[in-house]
Amino acid sequence: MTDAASLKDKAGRAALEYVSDGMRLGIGTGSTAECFVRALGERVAGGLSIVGVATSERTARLCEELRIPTASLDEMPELDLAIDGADEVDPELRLIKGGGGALLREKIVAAAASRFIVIADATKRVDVLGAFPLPIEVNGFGLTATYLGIRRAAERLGLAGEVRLRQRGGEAFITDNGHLILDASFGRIPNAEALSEALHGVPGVVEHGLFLGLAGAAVIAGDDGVEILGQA
Ligand SMILES: O=C(CO)[C@H](O)[C@H](O)COP(=O)(O)O
Repeated sequence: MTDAASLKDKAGRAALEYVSDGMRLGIGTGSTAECFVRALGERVAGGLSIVGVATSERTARLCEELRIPTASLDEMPELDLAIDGADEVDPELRLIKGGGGALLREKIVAAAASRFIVIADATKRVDVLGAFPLPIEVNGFGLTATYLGIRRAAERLGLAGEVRLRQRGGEAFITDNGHLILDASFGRIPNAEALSEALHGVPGVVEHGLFLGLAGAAVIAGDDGVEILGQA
């Protein structure tokens, strides 16, 4: 069996096939996205000309280190392609994202791109989203009220489970946008569209990690090779 790190690297490198000269490129966050960025860095060093928009400060630093040219999304608000990892991918290419805490910028960048391709190892494939706790980015003001609002919205849809404030090193995790993350362990989410809409209706919720109708294709690396789902 191939280890997860090698599969992430395979998926990241395979995605390079969809990158061409002159592209305005959304660049994701996480360990799989990092494999893509490192492979992209090699191509840029070899003469490929692209401009990237990073989905996090972490990715921006890596791009700088690898001398990959970047711009802000305001400088380049329309992108040809975005490539990013995911925590879960279902058969309809609906995703859970945000394990790395970058979901807000990731969603804005994915939505700004004409095409959004997900890269993942095969362990990320699921039949129904929800085994991975759903990250929800929230404002710090009124955290408890927002927490209760999320619970009530989920309960109305028959979803329940632990909702925990994400911590890092004993302190609340703060996103690049200065917000907090609540990780909601609702279990199977058969009604992702309804949940997405309901969460957007809770004041204090900035964004959530359900990426619905955004990904056009997924590059999935498994023991038997790389599989492309959807239209890349
Ligand atoms: O959404 C993300 C970051 O916010 C990541 O893409 C997601 O967590 C997958 O990460 P990894 O490739 O490290 O498994």
